Amino acid sequence: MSVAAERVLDELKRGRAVLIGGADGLAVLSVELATEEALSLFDGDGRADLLITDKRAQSLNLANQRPAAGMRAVRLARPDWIDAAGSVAVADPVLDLSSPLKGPFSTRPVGDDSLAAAALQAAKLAGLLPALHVRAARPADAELLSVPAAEIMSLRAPETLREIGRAKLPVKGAEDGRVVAFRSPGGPEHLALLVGRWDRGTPLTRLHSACLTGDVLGSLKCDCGDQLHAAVAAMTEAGGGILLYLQQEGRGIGLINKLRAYALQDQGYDTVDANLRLGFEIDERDFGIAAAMLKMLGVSSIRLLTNNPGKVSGLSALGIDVTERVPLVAGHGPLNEGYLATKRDRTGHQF
Ligand SMILES: Nc1nc2c(ncn2[C@@H]2O[C@H](COP(=O)(O)OP(=O)(O)OP(=O)(O)O)[C@@H](O)[C@H]2O)c(=O)[nH]1
Ligand SMILES: [Zn+2]
Repeated sequence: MSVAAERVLDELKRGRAVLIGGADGLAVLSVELATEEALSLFDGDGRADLLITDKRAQSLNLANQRPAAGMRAVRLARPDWIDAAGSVAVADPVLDLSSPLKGPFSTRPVGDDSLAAAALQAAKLAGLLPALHVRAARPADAELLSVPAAEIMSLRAPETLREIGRAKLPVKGAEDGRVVAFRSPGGPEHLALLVGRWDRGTPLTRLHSACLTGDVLGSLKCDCGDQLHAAVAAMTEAGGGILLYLQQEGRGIGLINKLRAYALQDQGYDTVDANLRLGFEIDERDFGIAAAMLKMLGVSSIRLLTNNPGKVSGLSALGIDVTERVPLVAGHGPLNEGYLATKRDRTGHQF
């Protein structure tokens, strides 16, 4: 467990500068949270750059300045006419229509790729846009909170997951439900809902990624809420099952960034392009957490309720034997037709 890493994420979320990699590392400041004052304090001599992901660089038409193969970070010189607010417009695609004139930009060598990757990962783990003001650490930065890059990369790793407790949890559709709570130090809570006699053979299993808008508010933009209830019903009907409720909101980009993706969808982008324009991968989820939870429950072989072949291959690669993919079709309606068609056509979902 890394207390330093958790503190660094917290500091980033408060709009303060942090060090990745100590005195020889990178000083970084979240672009979306930096005030003009914080930026001029961070970058008195105007030499800090912008660090963004390869995905965001592509949507800024920096295709001629692609990072070297395998590199995910792109470093841009910040021209002096771009202030803190202008930097937000570089980072946040929701502003692409209202402030379209960006660039020309020139890229700079990223330097130590592991530092840059850890810095962007820290922004993602903090639920922020993956865009940072960045410069080399200076002696005066000694007062900033610092963390080794490796500690950011191993934060929330599946091995850090612990079972915290169990309780009965009768739910609609499964009055015999029991819940098992898991947590990584400082990280989000993941739950397993156990339905009926799930411990025989290969239990019917569902990996459900949190969707506050769909699960709680009843959003009609997606199929999540109905899939959640249909999964519990299917488990009861099968005599038992395991539902993992994973805190991986927005396919792992976090709630606020998912709402930014929704704003982009209001502008006409589909769910895939919205993620990419924001600078994220199409799917940022790590099914390692789910595999670890199943192993801790003593389960190594499952029948998986999903339409997403990526979940089947992801779990199989992590040592869970998926003996069958069981389709889960629920919640299709006129308002999510386009969303589901995108899943079918662009992410290989099988409906
Ligand atoms: N980034 C992003 N996430 C979304 C969007 N719509 C829904 N989500 C998230 O997508 C996730 C849905 O995950 P799952 O229910 O596991 O669905 P799936 O991966 O499509 O696969 P299935 O098992 O077939 O349902 C949830 O975390 C939602 O919050 C969107 O437009 N953008
Ligand atoms: Zn949803």
